[in-house]
Amino acid sequence: MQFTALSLTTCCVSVISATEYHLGLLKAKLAKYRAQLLEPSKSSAAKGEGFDVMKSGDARVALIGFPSVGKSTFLSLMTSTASEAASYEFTTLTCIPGVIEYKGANIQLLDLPGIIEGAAQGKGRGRQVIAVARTADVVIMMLDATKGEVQRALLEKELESVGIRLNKSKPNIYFKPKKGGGISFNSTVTLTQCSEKLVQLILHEYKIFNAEVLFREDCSPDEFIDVIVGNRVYMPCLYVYNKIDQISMEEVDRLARRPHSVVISCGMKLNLDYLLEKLWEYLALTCIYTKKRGQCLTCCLSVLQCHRIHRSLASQFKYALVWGTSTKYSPQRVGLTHMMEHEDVIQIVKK
Ligand SMILES: Nc1nc2c(ncn2[C@@H]2O[C@H](COP(=O)(O)OP(=O)(O)OP(=O)(O)O)[C@@H](O)[C@H]2O)c(=O)[nH]1
Ligand SMILES: [K+]
Ligand SMILES: [Mg+2]
Repeated sequence: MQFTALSLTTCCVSVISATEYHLGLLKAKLAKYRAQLLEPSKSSAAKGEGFDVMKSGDARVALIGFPSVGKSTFLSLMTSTASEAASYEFTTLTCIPGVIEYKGANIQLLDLPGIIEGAAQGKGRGRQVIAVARTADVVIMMLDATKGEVQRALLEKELESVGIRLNKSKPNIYFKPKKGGGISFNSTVTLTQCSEKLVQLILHEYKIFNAEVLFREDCSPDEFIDVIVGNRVYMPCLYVYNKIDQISMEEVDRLARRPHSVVISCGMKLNLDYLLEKLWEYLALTCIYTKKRGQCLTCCLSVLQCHRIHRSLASQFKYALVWGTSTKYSPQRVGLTHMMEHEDVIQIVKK
């Protein structure tokens, strides 16, 4: 086993060119530099300069987009909250929360000021907006369908630069800094973008000389840097193209086929139901129905499963009986870590 991993890494060394070493190292330096640049913003956020909006409901969705793409129009349509909409830019200057009730869940929807290029560096209210985006369960990136693809790329870049990774999963790399013993490097797959030497160079850049590293996936140097730096947020994102009433059929067709994308018109109330369905899917919300009442007791993100049950019942919890698709038998006795699935029925047995 040990031997296989070693021979793999040896073969990779020859694959990676000098240019790539250079680039990998340069990226490590840049990431470090950027992190330092962003330091002051963290402390100012801690002083309460972000928008102070309480988290409520079962999940939080943040509306991110350039000015005047229709974020406020959307909030006013989907929730009972009215947020001023107008044809001039920067109509919205603060964070306005609304609630979408869907399949028994309360989804908090946040209208935010428009952001522009340079937001991450503090242009406009960019930093505050991005700070809120980090706290969301899903980001809706609202785009003006008439404005082309530039906005999408610019916003992706802004979010990327502050460590928000959209529609990406956490790199499957085991990384553990140690007190001594040097750097032990292994991989379970063939690596085409990283090698032991490059990993070592990057780690040295971060002044890490003792660590255990195991690549379980063919990750890039950037992904490895993300793992070292930590504090990255991996977030589902729906790209919503609004104002499709203003573009050609061909264009609508093209945008609708882009990955993670939904086309809508707030003005003509088009495709909003479909957007809600998609949003629900992206939230991966799980409805748990109580046995007694046969209705939705709580909805929670599958990762934070049973979050609300944890909080209110954790001290009294003995075990739970679950009926549904998440168990082998119905009912099955499960503990707090069991993953519920949509429409499962749960009965909690208290101590
Ligand atoms: N044609 C068309 N216009 C729309 C649509 N949705 C919103 N608008 C218009 O776009 C303009 C901007 O809408 P807002 O909701 O204020 O946009 P916003 O993104 O909240 O803007 P800021 O708060 O300034 O960032 C308004 O004049 C809306 O009436 C749509 O689907 N089609
Ligand atoms: K506006
Ligand atoms: Mg607005």
